[in-house]
Amino acid sequence: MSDVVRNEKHVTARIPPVLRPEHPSARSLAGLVSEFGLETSGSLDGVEVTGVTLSTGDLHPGDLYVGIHGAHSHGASYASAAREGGAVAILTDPAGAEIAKDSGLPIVLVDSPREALGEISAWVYRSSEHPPLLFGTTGTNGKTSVSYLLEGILKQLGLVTGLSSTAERHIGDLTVVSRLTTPEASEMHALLARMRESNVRAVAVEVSAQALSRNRVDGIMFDVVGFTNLSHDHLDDYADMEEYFAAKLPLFQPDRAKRGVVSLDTSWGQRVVSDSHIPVTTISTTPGIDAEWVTTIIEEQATFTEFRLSGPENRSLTTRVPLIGWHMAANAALAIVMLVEAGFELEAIGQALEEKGGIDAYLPGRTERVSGEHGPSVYVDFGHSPDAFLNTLAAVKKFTPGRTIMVFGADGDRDATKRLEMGRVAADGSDILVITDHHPRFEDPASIRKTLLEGAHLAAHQPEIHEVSPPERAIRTAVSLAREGDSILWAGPGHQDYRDIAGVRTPYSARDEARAALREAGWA
Ligand SMILES: CC(=O)N[C@H]1[C@@H](OP(=O)(O)OP(=O)(O)OC[C@H]2O[C@@H](n3ccc(=O)[nH]c3=O)[C@H](O)[C@@H]2O)O[C@H](CO)[C@@H](O)[C@@H]1O[C@H](C)C(=O)N[C@@H](C)C(=O)N[C@H](CCC(=O)O)C(=O)O
Ligand SMILES: Nc1ncnc2c1ncn2[C@@H]1O[C@H](COP(=O)(O)OP(=O)(O)OP(=O)(O)O)[C@@H](O)[C@H]1O
Repeated sequence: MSDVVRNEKHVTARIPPVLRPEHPSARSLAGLVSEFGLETSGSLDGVEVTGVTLSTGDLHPGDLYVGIHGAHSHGASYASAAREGGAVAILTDPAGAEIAKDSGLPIVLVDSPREALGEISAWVYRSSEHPPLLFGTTGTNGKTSVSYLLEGILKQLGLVTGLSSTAERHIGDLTVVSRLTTPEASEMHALLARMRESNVRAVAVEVSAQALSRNRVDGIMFDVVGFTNLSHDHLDDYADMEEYFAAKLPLFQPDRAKRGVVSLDTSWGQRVVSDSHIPVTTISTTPGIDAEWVTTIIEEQATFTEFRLSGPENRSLTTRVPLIGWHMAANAALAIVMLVEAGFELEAIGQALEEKGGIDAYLPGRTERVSGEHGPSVYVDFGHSPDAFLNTLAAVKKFTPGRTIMVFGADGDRDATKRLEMGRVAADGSDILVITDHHPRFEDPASIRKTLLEGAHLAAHQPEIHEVSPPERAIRTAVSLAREGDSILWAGPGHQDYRDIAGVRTPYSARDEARAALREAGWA
C-alpha cells in the first residue's frame, strides 16, 4: 500500500517526491539579490535561503518561493500559504508583487520568474560548481531509452551515475518515480545538488520540448546533447511541426551545450545540423544516408539486437542492446557516440561492454516482455505516437510466428490530431486490434475510442477490430483471443503506475494487469 494514498472520495497514486539535497547550505538572500542585481521590497536582513520551489505543495522551511503566472492561477496568490509553510521570501514578477504585497514575506522582483528560475536555483544549490558530466537527449521518441542506455554504459565504465527521465530519477542506486519528463528548473538543480552529495560523476537527462520552452534546463551546460528524431506529437502544445522543431533547437546552441550528436534517421536531423551553433557529429541507421557514424544491424533475436557502429578513422564497435527493434539499436548507438564525444575512447567502451556481452540496462516499460515461457508473448510499451507504433509493431512482428494483437488507447487532453494516424498505423500493423482507454483525463473515453476506430478504418489492411473498455477488460480480451505463438503489444502505459481519470491518479499498472490476465488464462 506504500504507493497509494486513500482519502474519503478516491484512491489516488502518490505524487512522487522531489529529490533535494539532504544537507543544503544556507545562502544569504542579500547575496543573491546583489549577485543578480535585483529589486526588492521588505527587509532582507539575516534572511537565509536553503532551497527554491515553485509550489507550496513541495515547500520546505527556508525556501525561496517563486510565484509564476500559471495556466490556472498566479503563484503569488499562494504567498501567505508559502510563508506559513516556512518560505523566507517570494521571488515574482510585478503582477505577483502586487498580489503578494501583504503576505509579510520580503519580495524579490524579476520580469520573468520562469526565466530567472534556472540561474537562481543553480546559485542557491551551487549546482553549477564542479558539475558532473552532463548528457542531454531530446527528440520525439527514444529520449528515455537513450538516457537509460547512457546510464547503463556509464555504469559499465565504472562511474557513479544519475538519471532524469520520464520514468524515473536515479541517484546511484536510489530510484524515485518521476512526475514530469524534465523537472522544473528548481527541482532539476535540487536534484543535481543531491547527486553531488552522492558523488555522482555523470548524469543522463531527458530534455522534452516543453522543458526547453519552459526554461526547465536553464542554468545547465550540457557536455554532450543528442537528437533522436522528430515525428508527429505534442501538436496541442505547438501550432505545427515547425514550431515543435523550433522548440528543440535551443538545446543545440552554445549557451546550453558544448557538443552534439544528431541522428539523421528523420530528415529533421539535417535541420538540427544546419541550425545548431555547436560542433555536431552525425549518426544514421538508415542505409544510404551520409552520416559520420553508421549503425548496421547484424542480428536480431527476441532478447537482443546486435549492431555494428562504424565511425571516422575506421573506428568501429560491435555490441548488443537487450531490446528488440532497429530503433533500440539506433538509440544505443547514439548513446555510445555521445560518450565518444564526451571523451571516452570507443575501444574502452567496447571492452567495458564486452564483459557483460553487451549493454547492461533495464528499461521499464519499453517493449518490456512480461510473459513467461509458455503462451503468447506480451509486451508492454510506452509508445504513444504513430511513429513509435510503427517501429514497435515491426519489431514485435519479427519475433511472432503467429498473429500480432495490439491493445492501445490514446491520451485525453493531449494532442488529438495524432489519434486518426495512431489508429491507422495500429490497424495496418496488426492482425487483431483491441482499442481501449488510456488516460482519459477530462475527456470522454468513448469519444477518444471513436476517433481511434475511425483511424483504424482508414488503414489499407483491416484487422479484426474490438472496442473494449476499460483496459483491464481489454487486455483480458486480447489474452483470450491469443494462442501459443501469437504476440500482444500493449502500447501506451509503459512503466506508469496510475491512470489519470478526471484528474484523479488512479493506481494502475499495465505490466501487473497483463501478468494477471495471463495467469487467469492459465499461461502463468
Ligand atoms: C501546462 C503546464 O505546463 N503546467 C505546469 C505549470 O502548471 P500551471 O501553469 O497549471 O500552474 P497553476 O495551477 O496555474 O499554478 C500556478 C503556480 O502556483 C503554484 N501553486 C498552485 C496551487 C497551490 O496550491 N500552490 C502553488 O504553489 C503552482 O505550482 C504553479 O507554480 O507549472 C507547474 C510548475 O509549478 C508545472 O508542474 C505544470 O506542468 C504540468 C504538470 C504538465 O503537465 N506539463 C506538461 C505540459 C509537460 O511539461 N510535459 C512534458 C512532456 C514531455 C513528453 O511527453 O515528451 C514534460 O517535460 O513532462
Ligand atoms: N529511436 C526511436 N525511433 C522511433 N521510435 C522509438 C525510438 N525509440 C523508442 N521508440 C518508441 O517510442 C516509445 C517511447 O520511447 P522512449 O520512452 O524512449 O521515448 P521518449 O522520447 O522518452 O518518449 P516521451 O517523450 O513520451 O517520454 C518506445 O516505447 C518505442 O515504442
